[in-house]
Amino acid sequence: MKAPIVTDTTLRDGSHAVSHSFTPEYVGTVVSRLAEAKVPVIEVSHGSGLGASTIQQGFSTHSEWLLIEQAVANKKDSKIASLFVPGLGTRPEILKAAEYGVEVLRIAVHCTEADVSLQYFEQAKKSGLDTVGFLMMSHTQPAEVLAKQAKLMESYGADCVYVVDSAGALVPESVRERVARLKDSLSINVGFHAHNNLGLAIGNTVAALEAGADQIDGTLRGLGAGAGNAQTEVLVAVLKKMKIETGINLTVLMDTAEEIVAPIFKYPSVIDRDNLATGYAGVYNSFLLHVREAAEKFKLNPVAIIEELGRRHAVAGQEDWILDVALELQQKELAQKELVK
Ligand SMILES: CC[C@H](O)CC(=O)C(=O)O
Ligand SMILES: [Mn+2]
Repeated sequence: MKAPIVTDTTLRDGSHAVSHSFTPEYVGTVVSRLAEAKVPVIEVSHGSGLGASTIQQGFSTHSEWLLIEQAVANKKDSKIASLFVPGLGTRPEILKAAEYGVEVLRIAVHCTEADVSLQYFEQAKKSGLDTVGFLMMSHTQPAEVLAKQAKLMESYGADCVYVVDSAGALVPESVRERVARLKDSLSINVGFHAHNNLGLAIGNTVAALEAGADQIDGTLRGLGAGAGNAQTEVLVAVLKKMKIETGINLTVLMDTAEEIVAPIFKYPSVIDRDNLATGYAGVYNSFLLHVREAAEKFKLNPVAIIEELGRRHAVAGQEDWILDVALELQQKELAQKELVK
């Protein structure tokens, strides 16, 4: 098996877990350690991508341009990537990212909406960026649908398309099937991005590699939305055990995860009830903090909100549904109490 290209997304997916509060100084430190470890690609931006610091997605405490500036200043031989969600980000952000020294743009859409990404792939290519298509919530569609969507992205200029397990809802067999189908259909790289709701982030990433994935994602200590991601340091250790040499320094990663990333966790890094419910119901991981806030406000069990969002097939960008669902559930509960009286 050949060595995959590893992208560390602690400073992007991890941004969800710290409510988008990374400081420029923190980004500089983490990037310099990841670069010292020779991680090839390091992703930095608001958790929901460039330009996503908004009331709906959560405001960043620091401008992402200051974060990117620090990342680029400390990147050594690594490439800096940023995520971009069409609609949250716009073309000017792509131009600005290229000016600031971002080299890889990862364009994320719901996995049936590749067509909305065309103009952004075109702009990214014009700006000289490497491009990645990110098919979010890939558990919701069968392999053949994903392959068609990926093919569209390839035709728009993607250099790689990822199967993204946004809800941590896939199991190894379903990962293998999806990645293998993309590999058969495309002549560009195929990637896999895991979340750990079912305790399978590492196992699923190994399954993706067995199916031919060329690129994989991780975060230090698993810091990421909801149940978090595949831990970059664990992935590198597992790859070494599998005799796949990535050239990444495991010791530097382990120390950085322990000394610099572990202390900033806001809640314990375990698969708790709400994370498991999210994966089991197939709900987008970055909804979780908003769900918990709504549950507290409306005095509800977060699992009830998560299950209802799952029934309604909510997708990324529909964060405003969380409050609607919470309000409806509260009204139902109150109505039932009235009946019992
Ligand atoms: C739109 C941002 C989102 O967090 C992308 C991602 O990492 C995922 O869907 O898992
Ligand atoms: Mn993610």
